[in-house]
Amino acid sequence: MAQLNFGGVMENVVTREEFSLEKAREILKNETVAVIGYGVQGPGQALNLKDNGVKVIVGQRKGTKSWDKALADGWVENETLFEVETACEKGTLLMNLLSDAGQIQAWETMKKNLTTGKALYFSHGFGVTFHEKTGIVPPKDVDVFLVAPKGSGTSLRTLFLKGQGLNSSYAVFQNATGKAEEKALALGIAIGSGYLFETTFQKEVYSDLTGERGVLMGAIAGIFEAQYNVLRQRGHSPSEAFNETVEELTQSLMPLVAENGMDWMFANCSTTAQRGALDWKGKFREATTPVFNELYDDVLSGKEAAIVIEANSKPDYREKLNAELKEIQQSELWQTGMQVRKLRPQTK
Ligand SMILES: NC(=O)c1ccc[n+]([C@@H]2O[C@H](COP(=O)([O-])OP(=O)(O)OC[C@H]3O[C@@H](n4cnc5c(N)ncnc54)[C@H](O)[C@@H]3O)[C@@H](O)[C@H]2O)c1
Ligand SMILES: CC(C)(O)[C@@H](O)C(=O)O
Ligand SMILES: [Mg+2]
Ligand SMILES: [Mg+2]
Repeated sequence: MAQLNFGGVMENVVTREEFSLEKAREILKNETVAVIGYGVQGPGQALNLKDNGVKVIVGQRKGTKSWDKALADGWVENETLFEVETACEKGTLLMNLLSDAGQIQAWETMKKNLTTGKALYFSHGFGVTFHEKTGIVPPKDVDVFLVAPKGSGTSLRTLFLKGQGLNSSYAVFQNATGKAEEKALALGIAIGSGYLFETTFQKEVYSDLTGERGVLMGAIAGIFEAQYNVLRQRGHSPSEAFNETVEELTQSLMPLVAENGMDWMFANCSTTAQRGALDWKGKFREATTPVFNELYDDVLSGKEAAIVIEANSKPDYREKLNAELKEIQQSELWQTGMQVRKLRPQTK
């Protein structure tokens, strides 16, 4: 394991160079990896594993859209695609990629198939960390670990197909066989992770829930709406408000940040933009710090987990979610976005 320096702090990182795909295949050669759940992460991880030469079967409820997707992706009923319970029986290494709420309902089925020496894998610390709410307490005689890709399952697959990868964090919760860590790392490499960052189940879930509610999704969506609305109320056209809020960010400035960092993006903008952005950065930081602290407190206390579990257990959950997403899609902001996207020079 490499010790790398992150801005002065040393951390453990596993690299593809030291933990090769050949080594991963050797560790997994006698395993039947059962990917349980074929939603967003399931397809990405299962297909990457299969393409990397690992023996994989998929477990998914028959009669669902995800089952049909699995068939369309080439999994074969009763050969490599089974009902959840059958896949749990057949698998030696169970990858629990059901939705976090679905994991609660399917837990008894999974638990009874976790016989001595098998392994249980997650891509999130949610179920185990919030066990008082989820009831997910793994049997003591199985290995339990996680590999959490830091991105969508969709990107995990598309980047893999381009010969690139996403990075993931990994953690061992229970080491019953003495081989939990090597199995976690082997799976991490075989699902297509480039580098693997060491963490714990708790740290993974607390940071992940904060990130997606915060800067990655919730905060960015809220801040887009706030700026767009102000520009519109002050008499700007929809295209102007959208271009100055979203399009320039995703198409020009964030790719510069991704390439070389925030300072480099600043250095490639005008002195006028630099002066103003440097002055306003602090105001935005001060205004949002209390909100981020409130968010972290709600994650830590389990309040956010309780909200997710409660919302997902309602029978009309999917309908309500679709209605909320439709409202975003139909808003002037995102309708404008659809129009602006069509005008990108490269899509013409
Ligand atoms: N979505 C992502 O890109 C992403 C990224 C990193 C980590 N994760 C984690 O990976 C795991 C899987 O997430 P996802 O977004 O792929 O899940 P998802 O919401 O797409 O659901 C996966 C599957 O679970 C099945 N399911 C739901 N309830 C069920 C039940 N009661 N019984 C049987 N099947 C049921 C659904 O049919 C669906 O196909 C979660 O722990 C999530 O936090 C997801
Ligand atoms: C892709 C994300 C947001 O990183 C993941 O955490 C999720 O829950 O989907
Ligand atoms: Mg998440
Ligand atoms: Mg995440």
